[in-house]
Amino acid sequence: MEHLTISTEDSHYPVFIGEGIRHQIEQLLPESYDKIMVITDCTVEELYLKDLEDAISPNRDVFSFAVPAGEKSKQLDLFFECHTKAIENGLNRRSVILALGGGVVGDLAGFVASTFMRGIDYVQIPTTILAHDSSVGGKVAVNHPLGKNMIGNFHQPKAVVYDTQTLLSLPPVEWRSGMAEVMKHAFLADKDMLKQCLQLPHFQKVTNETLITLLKKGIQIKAKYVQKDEKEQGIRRYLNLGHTLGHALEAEAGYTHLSHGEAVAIGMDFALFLSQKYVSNASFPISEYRNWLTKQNYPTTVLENYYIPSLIERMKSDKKNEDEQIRMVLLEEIGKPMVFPFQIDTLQNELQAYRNEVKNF
Ligand SMILES: NC(=O)c1ccc[n+]([C@@H]2O[C@H](COP(=O)([O-])OP(=O)(O)OC[C@H]3O[C@@H](n4cnc5c(N)ncnc54)[C@H](O)[C@@H]3O)[C@@H](O)[C@H]2O)c1
Ligand SMILES: O=C(O)C(=O)C[C@@H](O)[C@H](O)[C@H](O)COP(=O)(O)O
Ligand SMILES: [Zn+2]
Repeated sequence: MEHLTISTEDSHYPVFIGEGIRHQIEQLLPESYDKIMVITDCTVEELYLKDLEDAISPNRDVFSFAVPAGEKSKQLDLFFECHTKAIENGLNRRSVILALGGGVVGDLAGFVASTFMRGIDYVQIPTTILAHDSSVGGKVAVNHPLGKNMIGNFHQPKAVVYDTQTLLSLPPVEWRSGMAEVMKHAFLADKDMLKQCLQLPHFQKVTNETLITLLKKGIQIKAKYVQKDEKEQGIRRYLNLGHTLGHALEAEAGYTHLSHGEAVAIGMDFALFLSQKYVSNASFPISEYRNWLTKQNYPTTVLENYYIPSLIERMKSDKKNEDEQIRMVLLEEIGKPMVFPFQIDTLQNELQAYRNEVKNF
């Protein structure tokens, strides 16, 4: 088992990474909590809840609540239902919430933990590739019909227990979603990692060993930003590469049809398109990235299904914005991101131009 540490101003917590470590959850819990609430989703419940329950000492008081699988569960009604279950089952300030699942469960359960009795402990037990990103850093939230992650908090977990064995049951669409955030971390920080990502065979043929190496690198890159800027006053914004358009696409899709990572992958391509036009001396392998998107079956032409003014309307409520301008994360070169402000009309024209360009992908 490997062990990284995340240190922010107010918290230090371990990220344990290893095969089969869900079976060691009892030893990995940071404190002896009196009651445990497991929040999971129905798919992960079937696959891994029993393993977790079996691994927890029979002396402990454990109960679970499973939400439907998918992005739609990041909503206030289910957030409220989690609170109801917590109160009914006597959860208290000496209790802990275990978030067993992907980023949806992690964001929802983390938000519940951050608000229940004004904040209790939680532990992330991520089960998706994407959740190498979401389980670290303490951003917790639910969506509003008008925008992604609009209702949320910063609340760091007490520990992250990443059992890489659980990734073996992920379907191809979840590989695409998760690998987009891996690619984002590579663009933000590491030329060699980017090269390695671009050269990967079809995801179905990637070995678990290669995957785990990339996930560890991704977590370390994310940790650097979080540790320096926990509350996103500055450089943490770079972790939003691809998300300004990505979140608008997800919301326009009604939080169905398009996964978070797929939307971010398209959003990153748009960010690279803009970087080529607006950042002097911009240099990065955009055509290789586009070949990679096509080879790995990302929905590269998805923009055709959307009305550009509606996407722009969504992008106007992005959290990074200031002064009536839409602030996009662009790239000068690998490892050199920046925030670049756009007038709304300019960005609308550029999104139209990008849509025309990708028709000829
Ligand atoms: N908080 C953050 O910093 C942060 C970072 C990135 C993304 N996110 C959020 O994360 C969410 C996306 O997370 P996600 O992609 O993990 O989605 P998810 O949690 O919906 O999981 C994707 C699907 O995979 C299933 N699943 C999960 N683990 C499985 C396993 N081991 N085997 C088989 N199926 C499994 C789930 O049931 C679900 O249907 C988005 O809401 C996004 O906004 C948050
Ligand atoms: O941790 C961060 O900071 C990120 O931006 C990571 C993103 O991958 C993630 O999707 C995050 O939830 C986006 O946050 P938001 O503040 O743009 O809603
Ligand atoms: Zn993301």
